[in-house]
Amino acid sequence: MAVQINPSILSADFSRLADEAKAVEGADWLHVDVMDNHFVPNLTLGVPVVEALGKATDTPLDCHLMIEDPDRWAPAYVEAGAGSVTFHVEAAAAPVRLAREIRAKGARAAMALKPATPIEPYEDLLPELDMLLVMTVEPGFGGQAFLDIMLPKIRRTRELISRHGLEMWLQVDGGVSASTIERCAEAGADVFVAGSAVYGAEDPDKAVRELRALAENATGTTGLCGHQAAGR
Ligand SMILES: O=C(CO)[C@H](O)[C@H](O)COP(=O)(O)O
Ligand SMILES: [Fe+2]
Repeated sequence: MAVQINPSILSADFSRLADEAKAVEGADWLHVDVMDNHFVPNLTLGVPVVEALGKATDTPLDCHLMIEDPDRWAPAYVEAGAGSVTFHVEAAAAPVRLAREIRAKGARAAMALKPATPIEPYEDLLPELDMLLVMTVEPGFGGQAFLDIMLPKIRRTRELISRHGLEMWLQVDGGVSASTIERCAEAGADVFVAGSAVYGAEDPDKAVRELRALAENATGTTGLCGHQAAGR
């Protein structure tokens, strides 16, 4: 399992997005939080900004859609250039059809679970996905405290992935920092979203390197670096 670090631009300076994207050269993906003020009580950005960001950086975009009706809107994010598109299972009407559509359009398909959503009912969907996202805060805002009661869910999800013999990635998002990333890695996560821990640091790229080293030490892995690990 190669460790991947995905800085969340939710904590970046939105007036300088292109520069902020370039400030984390060692990142595997840029995590882009799309919020619609309906699925979550916050409003961020949409398709035109994703398209512009994709042109401003070589780092692939990992779009986390916290929106109602992802069945209707997710394909547009693939067309806008996202390399990975994550929809919330709580909002999707037809998650299998949607995952297949995202893959058919050429992106990685991922499904997210809010903290109170269990993984077990969705076990049979795992082969349809490239990544599962276990939220470690209630979605909607950056800078929240990590919910360590999610660690057993991360562990159970990794066990299910292994039982099915799948290669899929397991992402954690929310409150991931130098003091929580090792526990996430030990529990089986391999893709780590970090917003405030990266963009709140004096040197964001150094913060990425430090988070990567902590996760790798926790699992005894030394993965590919930067964008080499990303891609389909
Ligand atoms: O999806 C999210 C919030 O809903 C963000 O990706 C997440 O909160 C990242 O920020 P931080 O690392 O500061 O918690
Ligand atoms: Fe996110």
